Amino acid sequence: MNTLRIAGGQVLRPDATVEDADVLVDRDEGTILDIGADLDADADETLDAEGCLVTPGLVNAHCHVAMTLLRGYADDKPLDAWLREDIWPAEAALTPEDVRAGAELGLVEMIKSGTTAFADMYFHVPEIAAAVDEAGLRARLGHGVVTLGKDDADARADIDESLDVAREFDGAADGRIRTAAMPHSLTTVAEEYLREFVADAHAEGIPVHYHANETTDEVDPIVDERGERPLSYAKELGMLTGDDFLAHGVHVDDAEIDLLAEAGTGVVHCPASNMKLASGMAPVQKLLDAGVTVGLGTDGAASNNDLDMFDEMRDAAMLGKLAADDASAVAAPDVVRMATAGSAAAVDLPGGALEVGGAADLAVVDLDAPHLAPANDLVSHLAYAARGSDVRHTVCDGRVLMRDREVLTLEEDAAMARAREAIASLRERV
Ligand SMILES: N[C@@H](CCSC[C@H]1O[C@@H](n2cnc3c(=O)[nH]cnc32)[C@H](O)[C@@H]1O)C(=O)O
Ligand SMILES: [Zn+2]
Repeated sequence: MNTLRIAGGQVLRPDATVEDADVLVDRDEGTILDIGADLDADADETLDAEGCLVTPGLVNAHCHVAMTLLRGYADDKPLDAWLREDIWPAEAALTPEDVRAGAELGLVEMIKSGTTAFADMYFHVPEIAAAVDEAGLRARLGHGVVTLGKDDADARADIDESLDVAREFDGAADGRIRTAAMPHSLTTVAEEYLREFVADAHAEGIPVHYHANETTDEVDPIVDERGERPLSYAKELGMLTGDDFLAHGVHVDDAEIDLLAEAGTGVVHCPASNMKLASGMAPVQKLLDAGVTVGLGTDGAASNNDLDMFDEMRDAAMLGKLAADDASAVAAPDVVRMATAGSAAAVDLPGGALEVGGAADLAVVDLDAPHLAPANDLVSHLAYAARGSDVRHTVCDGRVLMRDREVLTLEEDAAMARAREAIASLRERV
């Protein structure tokens, strides 16, 4: 057996307690063999975790990873104008090579900040899948579909591509890649298409992921035209099952929260994007109280503007308190759970907890920094004080992706250089 030992650290357990322990990993199986004191000193490889906190790898449950290319490309606008005036015209000019460059840059950023799994909606998905395969992370990938403004043939081709991608890449990268069908949202895909698309996906056991209730501009037209709330419409369309998950859920009323809880549909909270686009404040504590599965995501780097899940935890805690008008709302253990087990459950990928027999997906956070001293409460530090740059080692599926802050699976400098070239050429074209 080929083993990896993460030695001498403190380990965050699923019940949010912290214990002094080593973690022993079966690298062939990609699973955790043991957690405890003084484990196998003869392991094939050892990662030093002295003075560090070993946490589950963070799970970024909603992203558009290739959008790192558009980081800082257009800011300070509301969602609709931002997409139509800036982002969609730029995306129309993106080549498969551009998407590959953006994805690799984003994956480097994720590995460096302790993220080991993510869910992603974009296009040119084969390029993203190839980058994920190389990078060593886990992902649930899909091709995003918009039918608005397209003729029937183009709309159907977009849907077919989404289903084809979901079929072809499920189980790729040694099983680390899973897929979903991804209608962009309830307003950008017309009902006639949505109904059939969702039914076709579910008939093949493919889950559905989409944006919903992100802004009032997206909710009001559905209420006006249909006389019902968006998530009641989604339920009618069959896209509110326990396998499906939606991004945002900012403007949801109590009845919609009940629908989500009953169905077991995951909600991915994206606080930074919601603040930056002034979309609104999701009622996260209410969702948690109702028993909804809540995950955490950065959304794309163009609306964040980074992929750092530590930032996201802090934002989720801060915004959750403001939304609830209650400082005890969305507490530190809640956001840590959202970024780990909650996200993993929402997108249905392994990981999110350090337990024997579970996936060996973890991040080792260096606590030896002024902003993390003294160590009064390490869960509090994770939620409020730690940064992505505090991550020292990252492991996914038993493989070391970053050791002592050096990314091993991708070339960091080359990824930055390719992204710079890609955006320079894109700016000339758009
Ligand atoms: N096939 C579609 C692309 C959809 S991919 C997913 C899309 O979601 C967009 N996006 C990024 N962030 C958000 C958000 O917060 N809300 C809605 N859409 C977003 C992103 O720019 C990308 O165009 C087409 O032909 O346009
Ligand atoms: Zn999004």
